[in-house]
Amino acid sequence: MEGKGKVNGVAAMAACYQGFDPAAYLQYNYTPPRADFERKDSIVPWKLACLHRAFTEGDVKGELLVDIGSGPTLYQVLSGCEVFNKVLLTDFLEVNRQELRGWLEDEGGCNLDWTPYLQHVCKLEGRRPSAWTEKAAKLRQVITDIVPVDVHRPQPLALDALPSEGADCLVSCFCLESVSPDLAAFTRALGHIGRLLRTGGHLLLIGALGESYYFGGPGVRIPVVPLNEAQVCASLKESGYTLIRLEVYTLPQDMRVGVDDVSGVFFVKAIKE
Ligand SMILES: C[S@@+](CC[C@H](N)C(=O)[O-])C[C@H]1O[C@@H](n2cnc3c(N)ncnc32)[C@H](O)[C@@H]1O
Ligand SMILES: O=[N+]([O-])c1ccc2c(c1)CN[C@@H](CO)C2
Repeated sequence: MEGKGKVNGVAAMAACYQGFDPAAYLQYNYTPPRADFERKDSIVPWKLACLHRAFTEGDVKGELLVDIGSGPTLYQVLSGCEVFNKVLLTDFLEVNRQELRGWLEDEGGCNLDWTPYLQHVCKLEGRRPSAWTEKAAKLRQVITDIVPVDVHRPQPLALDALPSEGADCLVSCFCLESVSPDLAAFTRALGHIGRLLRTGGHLLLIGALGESYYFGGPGVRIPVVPLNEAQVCASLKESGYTLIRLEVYTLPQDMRVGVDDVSGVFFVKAIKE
C-alpha cells in the first residue's frame, strides 16, 4: 500500500502543477508587499540577505551551482553568480523554463522586472546600485543551461546534466515542501537532491513553515507539506547533511495576502557529509 500511495501522491502533485501560472505566481509573491525593498520586514529582502551572507562568508566555493526547482524566479542565484562560474537552473515545468529563458535572452519576454532585485543585491555587495547592469550581464554569462528536474526521482536530473563529481553547491527555494505529498516524500526528495551534491558541498535551502496550501495561479490551489523547524532539522540529518545555520522569518500580518497560509520562512545552510 505504501508503495502504491507513494506513486499516487507524487502523480497527484504533478497533476496539480499542470495549472501553474508563472505570471500569477510572480505577481503573488515577488511584488510588494512581499517584495518591498523599502520595508525592513519584507520577506524577499530577508531572503536576499540570507543568501548574500551564505554565499560570501568564505566557506562556499567551487565551479558549479545548481538551483533545484527554480520556477520562474532568479533571485536565488543573484549572490551565487558572483561566486560560481557555472550556474544550472532547473524546473519541472516547461512554462517556467521558458520564463527563465525569456529573461536570459533579454528580449523583454519575461513577466517580472528583476532590476530592483539586482540593484538590491548590488547594494548588499557594497556596489553602487547602477552596477545592476554588470550583475545582469554576469548572470547571463554564468547560467549554462535551464533543464528539467524531478526531485521525486532518485536521479532528479538527466545523467549528462552534471559532471561526474557533482555540483559544488545546491540552492533550492520553496520547492521540496511544495511538491511533496507528505513529510516522508519531502525527506526522500532531500536525499535525492543530495546525490547531486559532492561530499563537502553546501546546501542552501529556503522553505515554508506551517504552510498547507498555496495558489500557483487563479484557482490553482496546490497542497504543501506543513513543516516546523524540528522536522526540517530531522529531515536534513536523516538525508546526510550537517546543519551549519537555521534562520527563521515569521510573517507579519500584512505579509499574509491570501495566496497561501504560510506562517514562516526558514533558511538553512548545511553541508553534505
Ligand atoms: C513554489 S515554486 C518555487 C519557485 C522558486 N524556487 C521560488 O523560490 O519561488 C515550486 C516549484 O517546484 C516545481 N516543481 C513541481 N514539481 C516538481 C518536482 N517533482 N521536482 C522539482 N520541481 C518541481 C514547480 O514547477 C515550481 O516551479
Ligand atoms: O513571501 N515570499 O517571498 C514567498 C515566496 C514564495 C512562496 C511563498 C512566499 C510561500 N508559498 C510558497 C509555495 O509553497 C512560495
